Amino acid sequence: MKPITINDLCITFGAVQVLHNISLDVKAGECFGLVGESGSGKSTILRCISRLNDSWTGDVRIGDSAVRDMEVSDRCRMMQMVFQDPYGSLHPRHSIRTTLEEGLRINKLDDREGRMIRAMRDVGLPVEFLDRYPHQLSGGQRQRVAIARALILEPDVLLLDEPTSALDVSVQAEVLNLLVRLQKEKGFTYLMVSHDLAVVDHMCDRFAIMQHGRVVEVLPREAITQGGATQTYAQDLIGASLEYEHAI
Ligand SMILES: Nc1ncnc2c1ncn2[C@@H]1O[C@H](COP(=O)(O)OP(=O)(O)OP(=O)(O)O)[C@@H](O)[C@H]1O
Repeated sequence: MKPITINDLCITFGAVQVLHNISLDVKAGECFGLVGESGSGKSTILRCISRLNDSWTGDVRIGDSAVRDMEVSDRCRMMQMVFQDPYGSLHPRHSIRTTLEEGLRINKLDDREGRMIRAMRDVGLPVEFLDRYPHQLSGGQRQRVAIARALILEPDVLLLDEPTSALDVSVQAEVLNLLVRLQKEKGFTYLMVSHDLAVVDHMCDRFAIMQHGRVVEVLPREAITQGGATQTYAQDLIGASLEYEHAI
């Protein structure tokens, strides 16, 4: 288990500054949520940490190691990302076996077959599915494969970018429960982007509310149902989400 420490993270695309001096501490083994309106910079934070975006300034550490100084292979072993879209994140012409084996081969891990079988079991998929292709799986099953691909490298940190929002509501709950169980069993640190405060309430210990590339407030999960936000924008966002839940 390792903490994530973000200090003064800034990024500018063209003339537009998208992240403004983001500082966050995610504790080892914690599930920390990022919420806020569309375009507020949530996914960009994950993309900076994983270095999919690389033109940022500031300091990001996993444990004591600065992500900028890590070799690619060390970084991949330490953190993995699960994307929103299980359709787009798997190669359509690679079998599940090829998809899972790739990371093991690149990272020179032994006992590949054993690791793949354990990963499939961990995410609740039949081992025979190793020989299927993405189009032969449902959306929820594909997202389970994406999670298996992330956890097979035994990372400390999982970056989750709206991991269930592309899924049917019934499947969403299954995948969220899977993530909760895996975190308990394996002690991952999660940093998770979500639009949905009900998901944050189910999963997260704490969460940050973002607006226009800034952190407005960091709150404990209880603030969603019991109040406690001090910033007007945070109060409004939580209030609007509760009203919406009561209305449906
Ligand atoms: N590579 C890029 N080049 C230019 N602009 C970008 C790039 N990546 C993100 N942006 C812009 O940065 C802003 C923040 O985007 P980001 O995807 O982080 O928002 P978000 O809070 O995750 O939104 P959503 O909830 O809609 O996914 C947006 O205005 C987006 O258009």
